[in-house]
Amino acid sequence: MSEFHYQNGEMFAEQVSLTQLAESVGTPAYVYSRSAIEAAYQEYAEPLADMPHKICFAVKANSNLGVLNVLAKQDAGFDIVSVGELERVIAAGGKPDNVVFSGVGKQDHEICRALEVGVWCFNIESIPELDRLQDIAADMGKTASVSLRVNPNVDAQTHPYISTGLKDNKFGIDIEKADEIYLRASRLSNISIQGVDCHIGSQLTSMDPFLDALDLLLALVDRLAEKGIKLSHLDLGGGLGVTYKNEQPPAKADFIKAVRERIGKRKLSLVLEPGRSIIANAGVLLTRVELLKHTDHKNFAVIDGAMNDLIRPALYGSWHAINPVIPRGGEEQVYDVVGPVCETSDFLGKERSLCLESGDLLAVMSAGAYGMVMASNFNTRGRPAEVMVDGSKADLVRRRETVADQLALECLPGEKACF
Ligand SMILES: Cc1ncc(COP(=O)(O)O)c(C=O)c1O
Ligand SMILES: N[C@@H](CCCC[NH3+])C(=O)O
Repeated sequence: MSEFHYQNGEMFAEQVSLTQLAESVGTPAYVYSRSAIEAAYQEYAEPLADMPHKICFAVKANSNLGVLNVLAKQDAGFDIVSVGELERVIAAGGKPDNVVFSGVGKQDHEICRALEVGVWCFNIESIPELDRLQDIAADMGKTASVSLRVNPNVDAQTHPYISTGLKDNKFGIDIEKADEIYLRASRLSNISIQGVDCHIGSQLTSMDPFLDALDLLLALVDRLAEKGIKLSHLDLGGGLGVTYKNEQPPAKADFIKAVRERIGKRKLSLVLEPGRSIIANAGVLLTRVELLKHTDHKNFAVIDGAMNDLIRPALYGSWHAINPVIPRGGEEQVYDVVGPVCETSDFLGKERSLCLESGDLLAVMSAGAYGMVMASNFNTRGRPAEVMVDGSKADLVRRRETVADQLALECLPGEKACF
């Protein structure tokens, strides 16, 4: 049974009534299920239990401290792309020595902080970045563990905005240049080469691109070994897709089985950086219908959630199921479910058959990944509250943002000179 299920005609998150929750914390609110997060994490951890591995949750998918804390307690590692994400991991009880630092543009102060706290590995994406890391590590008297993120030029067959493993994309080091850059890195005094990394994109629903990339990485590992550069881990990134509508991504166990077969007898530990496949289906966006607007052409359900709360439909045309918390069972009408923001792209769903009245609660499903992290204050809307449900308990893990929170950062001209 899904953690978000109907019980006596009402949607619950685990054993918590979403109606009661909405009354208590208001809407819109993100609601996460602890047991769904733990189960998704374990689907990775269990098939890897008998081999050296690290499952580094991609913090960019959901960086709420409550979510990170649940994963830290599962002994998860973390994949970060900024010092902000690093501080979140630490604040949530995660260990820096379980952290991989990814990203094409790590700044000096971010590298310093990461070296200071002792992150496990830097995933390096270019020669200037490698040289920058060498210089900073030398200044600090540290040695930085490094893996090179290679760009294998493999088509991930996903939305072009979230495809990262093609030559045209800004990510990684061209696989054809990788051998010489490894040799260069091996001569740097404060760099310790540990692994190889790639991440070809997000929301992949087929195994083939992963395996094509893996074959290229393994060939590189073998070539480097012949040149005396022995790698100890292979990081295949994240990217495994989830079901939003009718997609059928590979099961995590099948994915891991196929990867392990390819790795074979090589002495490599396996690192994965899953984001979406851990948290997407562990969260919903709970929102209330403000009013129903019927025109000659369309019916609109205007809700209190909007593109600033969940931008995926506006940005990628993504589809999220939208389910009533208490289904009415009457005649359905076709609605565009839209927010109050002044943009035509402000919709969370188009042409949905629903039986609605104003005041009804709706759950926008599969909203745990790339939801709150991409929320903005567009139209000076406060970002939603976030709640972590655990059995019959519900904890507020982020309070709703107020207008005062937003105004607090700003001044009138003349109040604060820059120099
Ligand atoms: C370097 C890196 N690792 C991991 C991820 C997580 O990807 P996903 O959420 O698709 O698992 C991303 C995002 O696409 C990424 O850029
Ligand atoms: N933001 C994207 C995923 C980006 C992955 C980042 N590397 C989404 O909502 O699907």
